[in-house]
Amino acid sequence: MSLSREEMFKIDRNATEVHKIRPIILMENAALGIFNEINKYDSYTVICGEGNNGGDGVAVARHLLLNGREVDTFVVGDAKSEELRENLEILETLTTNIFKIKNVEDIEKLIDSLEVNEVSLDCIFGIGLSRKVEGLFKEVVKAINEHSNYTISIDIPSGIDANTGEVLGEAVFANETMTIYEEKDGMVDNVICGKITNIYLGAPKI
Ligand SMILES: NC(=O)C1=CN([C@@H]2O[C@H](COP(=O)(O)OP(=O)(O)OC[C@H]3O[C@@H](n4cnc5c(N)ncnc54)[C@H](O)[C@@H]3O)[C@@H](O)[C@H]2O)[C@@H](O)CC1
Ligand SMILES: [K+]
Repeated sequence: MSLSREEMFKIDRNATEVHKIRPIILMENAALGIFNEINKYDSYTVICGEGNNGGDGVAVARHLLLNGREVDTFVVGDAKSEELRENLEILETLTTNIFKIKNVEDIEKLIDSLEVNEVSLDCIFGIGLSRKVEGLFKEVVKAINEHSNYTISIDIPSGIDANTGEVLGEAVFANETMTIYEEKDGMVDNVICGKITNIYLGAPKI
């Protein structure tokens, strides 16, 4: 059983509009589900994009920090999602280890973190990916592939089309993928996802 991008967006909309479950609650459910699956390590590099996939990552970073883990959080681009901004505001009260990647020079710091930490969480793009990965995002994806010790993608490896599994320019090669609610169509038999685990979202089935 797998879902298309459109079916997943429908499930999110049904949960938020029909059942009045606010997106931040769905994000927190996902984050806790992911935390419970991946908390067996000591040090993490969390790489976040501009949308709700990034929001998931920042919320997971909070739970890891509150449970005594070493966490470096990187944010690429500018936070567009309300839920990402809210989670960043909270995380900023807990740590100064939050770094913005605004240009290629900032990637040096990311590489140092990737090399020294046990695990990298890829939270750059989820099912919101809508075009080819280029520019700074492409450089960040390449840095993860070249320097990460062990890569866990959140929802879907960044750079993969959720419906077709096609690599849009550049994509993260994941050791594992923590997919939210249900595996997406483009992930079925797609070796780039590594081992797939379904994460509870707390959204009613439709
Ligand atoms: N309530 C919800 O909607 C929930 C969403 N969830 C997470 O939210 C993700 C979807 O979030 P979003 O729709 O915000 O988008 P994403 O976080 O997947 O993508 C981030 C942003 O990147 C931009 N983008 C797309 N392709 C790009 C490219 N090639 N280069 C540069 N920027 C690009 C898009 O405008 C998007 O806003 C899911 O994959 C999942 O991880 C989960 O938190 C569960 C709840
Ligand atoms: K991702």
